[in-house]
Amino acid sequence: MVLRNLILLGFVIVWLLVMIRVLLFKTGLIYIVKKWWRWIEDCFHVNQFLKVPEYNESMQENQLYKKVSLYLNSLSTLEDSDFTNLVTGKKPHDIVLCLDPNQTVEDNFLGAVLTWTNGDNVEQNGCRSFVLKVRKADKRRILKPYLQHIHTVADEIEQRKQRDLKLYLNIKHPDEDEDLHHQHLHRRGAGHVRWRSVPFTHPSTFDTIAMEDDLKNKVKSDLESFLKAKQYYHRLGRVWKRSFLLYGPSGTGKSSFVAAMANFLSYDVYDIDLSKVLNDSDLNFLLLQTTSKSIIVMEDLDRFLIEKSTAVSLSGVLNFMDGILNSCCAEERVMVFTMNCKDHIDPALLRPGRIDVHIHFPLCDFLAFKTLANSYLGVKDHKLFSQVEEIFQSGSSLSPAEIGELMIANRNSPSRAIKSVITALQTDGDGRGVGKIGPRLGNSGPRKSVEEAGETGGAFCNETGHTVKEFRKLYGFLRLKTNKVSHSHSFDSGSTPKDG
Ligand SMILES: Nc1ncnc2c1ncn2[C@@H]1O[C@H](COP(=O)(O)OP(=O)(O)OP(=O)(O)O)[C@@H](O)[C@H]1O
Ligand SMILES: [Mg+2]
Repeated sequence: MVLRNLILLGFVIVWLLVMIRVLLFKTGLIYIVKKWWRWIEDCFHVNQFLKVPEYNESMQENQLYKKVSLYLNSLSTLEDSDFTNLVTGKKPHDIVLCLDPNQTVEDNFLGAVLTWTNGDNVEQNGCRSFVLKVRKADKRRILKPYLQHIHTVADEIEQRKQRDLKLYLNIKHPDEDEDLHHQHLHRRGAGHVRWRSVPFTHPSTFDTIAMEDDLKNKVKSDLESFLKAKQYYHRLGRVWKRSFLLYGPSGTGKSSFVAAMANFLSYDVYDIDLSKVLNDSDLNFLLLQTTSKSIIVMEDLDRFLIEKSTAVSLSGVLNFMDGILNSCCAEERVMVFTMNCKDHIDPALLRPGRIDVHIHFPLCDFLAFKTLANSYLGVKDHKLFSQVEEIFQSGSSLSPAEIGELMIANRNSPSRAIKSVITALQTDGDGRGVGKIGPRLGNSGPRKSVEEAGETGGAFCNETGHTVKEFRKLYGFLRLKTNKVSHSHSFDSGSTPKDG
């Protein structure tokens, strides 16, 4: 009898346990129980907290933060956390999970439970951070291998995915008042983040830019050899960076070329708007906040310096280009300066080291026109081409932007498009071509006249030939010279370093 009762009781207990289990899992109450259990466990353990801030004390990006972010967003436990952001991935149908501020995610490593919290950036002066909670009892055993594990996994993810490029724009300092600004700069811990980023999706590539093939290939191989030259630069005691000057009339493709360079190198772009820089030290501060593998662009530098429409002085720009601060910043960087004309610019600014490569962007010639006709209209040859060539030979020219616009407007009829280009060349383009100087088309902006095509490829050498010679002797330069004088792109390479 007692035995029967015991068996019955056993059945009832098992049935109850099964029911409780079903109830817990069906309703999700199991998560609450787990949470309580963890809380009780925590009460009997001493934890240590480790913070990974986005920026270090000098407001430079903390690479570990990036890696932790990549690692955490790849964790499968993210799916089980209470609150997660869903965002579209690279492909339109991809949906990716990513941590929200104040959200916590758990990770298991070598039998230890580790908890990560995504710190709230509002509470921390705009600086984001991750906080790792680890039991003191586990710390000695697992912390080192765990951090190593994060490095490895993040590197793998980075290699796997093609880098999502970013365009960074400098924003005005929140305190317009300079004194206040200085105080802030000195209180570095509470530093302000001065760059805002947006995804960089500019479609421009070297293939879409109408430019002499020879020149294009030289720029490409220059950039490729730069990428491989880390040891070479270090052996010379030089910072691993390369500077380009893109100069030429408006609408000749300078900005598009910067975008093409970024896409070619897979580098982020930092676009410095000089009108939003408070002073020289503010410019340095911006430079400090840039990361490696990036292109730093200063557009229309000639206009800012001539008009003095920026609070940054010439010496501020010179220091920015090759100052000591560059060596403290991230490496593997390309600096690009664009100008309409370099005639009135202090030669000190253009000397090798500050500017390594000068590239001239001329108005359209017949060859460039044919490239544009091919890409905009899909036309390789046309009966009107001979007429177009004649007009170009007579000295008329327009910018690729102007010709491109006419072609886009008439893209349904190549003949009409080419005729409209001919008409525009005969009227607007008169006298703007080879060897002549004339006013810019349109009257926007203060730039009165621009250097025109027809100038030989050695403009850079004429001005600073002596310095270049010395410079070449020192570092064994290989001069990349444009052979065809008729196309006046001037590509004068300061150096083409070979990696040792
Ligand atoms: N060489 C070129 N090849 C193909 N497209 C070009 C070229 N130059 C200009 N374009 C087209 O013209 C437009 C304007 O070009 P972009 O902004 O690059 O000129 P820019 O030289 O930077 O002018 P600005 O000096 O006024 O800033 C772009 O849409 C670009 O596609
Ligand atoms: Mg531009």
